[in-house]
Amino acid sequence: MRILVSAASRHGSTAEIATALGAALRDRGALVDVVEPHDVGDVTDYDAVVLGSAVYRGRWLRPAREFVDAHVAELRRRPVFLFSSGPIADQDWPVNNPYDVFNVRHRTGAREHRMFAGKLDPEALSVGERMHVRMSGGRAGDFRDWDAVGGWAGTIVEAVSDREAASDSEAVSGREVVSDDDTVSPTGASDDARTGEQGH
Ligand SMILES: Cc1cc2nc3c(=O)[nH]c(=O)nc-3n(C[C@H](O)[C@H](O)[C@H](O)COP(=O)(O)O)c2cc1C
Repeated sequence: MRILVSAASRHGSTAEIATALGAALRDRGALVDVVEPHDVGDVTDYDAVVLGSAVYRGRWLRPAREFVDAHVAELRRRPVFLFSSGPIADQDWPVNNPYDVFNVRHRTGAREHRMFAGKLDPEALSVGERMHVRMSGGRAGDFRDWDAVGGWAGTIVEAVSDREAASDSEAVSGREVVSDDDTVSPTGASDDARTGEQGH
């Protein structure tokens, strides 16, 4: 099982979530590449794609949005999992619904979207960012929940394995129809199975 993990990050903390998720997926037996969105040439080698972004002022970062534009046709053909990183403790940002996510889910047919708490290091921010944070009541600190990130890896591997098992058994039943008796036409059941395939 080959999985691509790609995430847009401005100050590095979302990139570290992508790296940790990649490691947790590898621990569960997946072959994983963690690549920044702009450095991904092609997604066709992957059985599944995890795409994430830090949230700034209620939006995903541009490289994540451009990744979707560049690969949308291939993303629709495989399981896609989305995550956002941003919410910082009890601050008042538009945390739960970065408004690009609805659009991205719709375009890619993504299976789910997870929201992970982020990190705010005032030293790393520009003057403008610091002002924005102060006005929004953002709190400095590292709120990332590594157990939540690692736990999600299990869900992803399970979902992709289930899908592979389903397509394997569909292929086997198709082969049996042809090899056992050439005169037998495909059954309604296998047609239903093919029709039921959602393409991701
Ligand atoms: C200027 C600024 C705006 C932010 N806006 C939001 C926001 O709208 N919603 C949110 O949940 N988090 C917001 N955050 C928090 C960041 O998403 C969080 O710090 C995140 O971990 C940064 O990820 P990065 O280090 O990968 O860039 C904002 C942070 C800054 C500095």
